[in-house]
Amino acid sequence: MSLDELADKEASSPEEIQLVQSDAKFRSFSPPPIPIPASPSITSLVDSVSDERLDVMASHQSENGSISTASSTVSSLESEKAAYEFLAQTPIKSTDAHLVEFSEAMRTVAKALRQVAEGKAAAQAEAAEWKRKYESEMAHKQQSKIKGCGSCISNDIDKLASQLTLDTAASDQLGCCGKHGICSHEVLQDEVPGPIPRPNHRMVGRKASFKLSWGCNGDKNGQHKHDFVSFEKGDITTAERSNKQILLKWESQPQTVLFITKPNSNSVRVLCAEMVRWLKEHKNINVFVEPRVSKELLTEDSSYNFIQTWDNDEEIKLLHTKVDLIVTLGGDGTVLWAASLFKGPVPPVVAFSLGSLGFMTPFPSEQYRDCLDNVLNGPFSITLRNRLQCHVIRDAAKDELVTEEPILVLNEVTIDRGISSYLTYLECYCDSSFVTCVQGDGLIISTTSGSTAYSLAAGGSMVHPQVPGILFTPICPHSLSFRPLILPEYVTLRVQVPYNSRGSAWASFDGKDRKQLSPGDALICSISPWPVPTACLVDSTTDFLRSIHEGLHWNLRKSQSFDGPRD
Ligand SMILES: NC(=O)c1ccc[n+]([C@@H]2O[C@H](COP(=O)([O-])OP(=O)(O)OC[C@H]3O[C@@H](n4cnc5c(N)ncnc54)[C@H](O)[C@@H]3O)[C@@H](O)[C@H]2O)c1
Ligand SMILES: Nc1ncnc2c1ncn2[C@@H]1O[C@H](COP(=O)(O)OP(=O)(O)OP(=O)(O)O)[C@@H](O)[C@H]1O
Repeated sequence: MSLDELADKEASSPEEIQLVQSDAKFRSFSPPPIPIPASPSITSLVDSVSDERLDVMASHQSENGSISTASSTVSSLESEKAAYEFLAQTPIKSTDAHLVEFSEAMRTVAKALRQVAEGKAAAQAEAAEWKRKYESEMAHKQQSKIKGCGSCISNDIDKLASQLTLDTAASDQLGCCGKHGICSHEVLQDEVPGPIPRPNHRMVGRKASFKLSWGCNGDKNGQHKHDFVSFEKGDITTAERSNKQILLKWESQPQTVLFITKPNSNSVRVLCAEMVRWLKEHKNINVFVEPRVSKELLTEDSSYNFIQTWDNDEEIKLLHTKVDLIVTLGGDGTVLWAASLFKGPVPPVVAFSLGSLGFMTPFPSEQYRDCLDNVLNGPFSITLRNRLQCHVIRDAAKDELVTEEPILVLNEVTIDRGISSYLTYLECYCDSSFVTCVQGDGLIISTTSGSTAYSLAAGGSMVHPQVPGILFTPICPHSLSFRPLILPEYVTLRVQVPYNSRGSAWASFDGKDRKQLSPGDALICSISPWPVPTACLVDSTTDFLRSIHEGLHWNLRKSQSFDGPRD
């Protein structure tokens, strides 16, 4: 039994009662109002009192030992009474004060040790759970591959591309082998987050299906490699590194578009009204807008009564089952906002640039008709932008089954010192391995899409959004040797505020929703299975390079003239 438990425990046996009482008496030295007994000698009283205390201390130090070990050493009630009577008149007080202090210190140490042990056990359990989820997902994928799909039946490569336009009903039964791309009907069958296990099938039927394929530039024959590692005569080889640009090709006409727009901007409001009308009148597209925009449009002109919106969070959860495409009008912040509405699958995003920088907004708003025409007709390139799912695990609630809802971020989660003027002190683990302690202003755990945002400002590398990794970037570390890391995408990171931290830390998610992390709290991050597919203007790489050139003026330098010394 630990010291703490011992102190808190309600005494149940006479020995325990005596032990707890005598311990309590050591804490407060007010002698009980009892008559002086026909006294033993002073020396024997001192011996008796000291022995008793040492025995009690010894029994306290036995963390796991049973409380009964103390019973044999506790002296009789009479001698205790005598001892207290004696204590009231002797200078032993200072020794007692030390013993009390020592006992308190032991209590604190025992508590800290127990909390560390519990924290470690919780972390291991967490890591094991993530590993289990990952393995079961892999096993599921493997099974789907073995099953095969309707697309594998024929070997006629010429017909392959057209066969990839799946007969939805047939392939629903067979599942997809994954060899010929990812078929959208699989995505459409995925579960809606929340209590309802499956989406309403009638609702799903309204969605346009599409397929994703790994094709060479312009090559539409559908021949592509999906596996990265294979065996050749017993040796390990990696698949040919052809262009892995992902193409999205509609298999039925998209019918519903959701608009997400930057608030308080006149130019955005005007453009939104124009685009919504054009989509309805020229493309016969159903349009969803945010409740705020719906009010604005209807106030402006009642003929916008065809637009749809939502009333509550439950309806937002079902949006992905109704929407084929998201159009954003604003800057990168609007793309982040749009992504944050979807806690599960996200429909493809077409981001029009109406901000200042626009790393994730490649489409020029002046040419919206051509751009939307191209996207609605397809095929078009997309960038699959990974998101991080973050769980806050509260120390106080770690034994409870219900934890806080996970938060998905497209850029990064930042753990910083908030308003505190102390250094943050963060313990970081990667799966079950200790990474480091961050002492500084904080830490950024970023996706590759977020590598050009806050992480870049803190000295992290710029990483192509299609690179599978997680960035680990310190903010102003007070150390000469801390360099940013890039970790593989499959790891789970845990950032813990230790019990001996001087203050709390603060987590923010894509620059929003600050949450306090008190000592003992932890944040767990891993790559979410729900990326954000963003439409490319050209392709992933061209768009990325254009944004770092135009947005950041990356490596801009006047060229040296030819006119000068040469080898
Ligand atoms: N010191 C910094 O650089 C710093 C500080 C705080 C937040 N941020 C970033 O701001 C983001 C929130 O953006 P917001 O628009 O809501 O806030 P905001 O309006 O304050 O804009 C922040 C700036 O970051 C840019 N940005 C956002 N995402 C980007 C990305 N993936 N690549 C390149 N630039 C990007 C935006 O274009 C904007 O110019 C956070 O996720 C964080 O990355 C950066
Ligand atoms: N639909 C929305 N609802 C509420 N807030 C939004 C919405 N869209 C964007 N925002 C918020 O508005 C802010 C500004 O948006 P955004 O970054 O798109 O525009 P900007 O600041 O003009 O562009 P840039 O960041 O390129 O300079 C962001 O903080 C974002 O979170």
